[in-house]
Amino acid sequence: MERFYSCSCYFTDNIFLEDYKLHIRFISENQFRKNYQNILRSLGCVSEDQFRDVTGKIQTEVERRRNHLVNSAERAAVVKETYTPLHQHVYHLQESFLAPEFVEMVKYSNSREATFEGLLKLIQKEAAPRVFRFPIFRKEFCNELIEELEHFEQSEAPKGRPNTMNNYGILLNELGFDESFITPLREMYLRPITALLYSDCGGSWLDSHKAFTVKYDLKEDLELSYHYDNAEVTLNVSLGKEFTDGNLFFGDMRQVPVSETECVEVEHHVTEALLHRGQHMHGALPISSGTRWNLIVWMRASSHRNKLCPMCGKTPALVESDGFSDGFTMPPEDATAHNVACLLT
Ligand SMILES: O=C(O)CCC(=O)C(=O)O
Ligand SMILES: [Fe+2]
Repeated sequence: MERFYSCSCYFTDNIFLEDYKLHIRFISENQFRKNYQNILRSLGCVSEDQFRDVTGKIQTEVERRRNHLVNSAERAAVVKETYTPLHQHVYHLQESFLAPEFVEMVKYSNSREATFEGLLKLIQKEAAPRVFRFPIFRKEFCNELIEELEHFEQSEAPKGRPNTMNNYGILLNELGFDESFITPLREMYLRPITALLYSDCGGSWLDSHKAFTVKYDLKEDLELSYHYDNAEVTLNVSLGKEFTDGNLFFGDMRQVPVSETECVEVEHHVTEALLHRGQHMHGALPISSGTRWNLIVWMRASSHRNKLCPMCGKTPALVESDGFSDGFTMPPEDATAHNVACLLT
């Protein structure tokens, strides 16, 4: 497998402060005070104790990120050794899991005469500008996948959470879904489609991903704050179960100031996929009953992101990591040892 890297901004940028629904950058306490003290005050963080609480939480998150590589590998090893799946077959992608409409779209996209307009005719809905909705899985498969995820949730096995914003999701590579499910789904089925829909943002060259589930329940997380993804193209599948409300909302690309943004609400139906650009800002409204499980695949194109890190907006400063990391690769002419910082030190 190609070697993938992360950008060093992973340790400093896009740290989410849940209590204030704010993404921040932390380089040093001085910089942090200078950039955020006023904003935090206006959000209710007024006392020195509250401020200490915030910096404490930031330290914990930075520590979690520093240890993620080692901890994630350890968790994956324990899962492999100790966890017995309920539905072994859902780990291996089969065409019978897929909605016939989706298979048709893929077939068309792979044909010689495929065009963007032609594919649009097959897609049920452009739900918001360049946000596409279409059936992807059959209902029976969605049910079995949720049963498998719940079985895993209830097991003793260690669980890695996807990011600071989701407290109840599952990192699917640790559970063993990458090789024979998510990678073939991306390469054989999604890439032909994204090549037509998103050729301007890396859609033809998706070569890695980060896949996870998110879960919302009245006793757990209810909603997801407005954000952009660490992805060129994101796949979001509604798996179930039963729930009310919890629509997604989409604003503008992240370069557009929030004050100039108007959001549109997008419904998401069980068994259907939404495809959108990772930099297209979005969030999820609170559910008001039930449980909502979604499969999220952040798909990355190294050739695209190598030029500009989508999280910090700068030339990526590569740090060594493991697996797909954050999907950057090193141009051959730069491949000298001293160009890469080691994530473990
Ligand atoms: O809850 C959802 O459907 C959205 C999840 C999402 O945007 C994300 O995890 O990046
Ligand atoms: Fe997202």
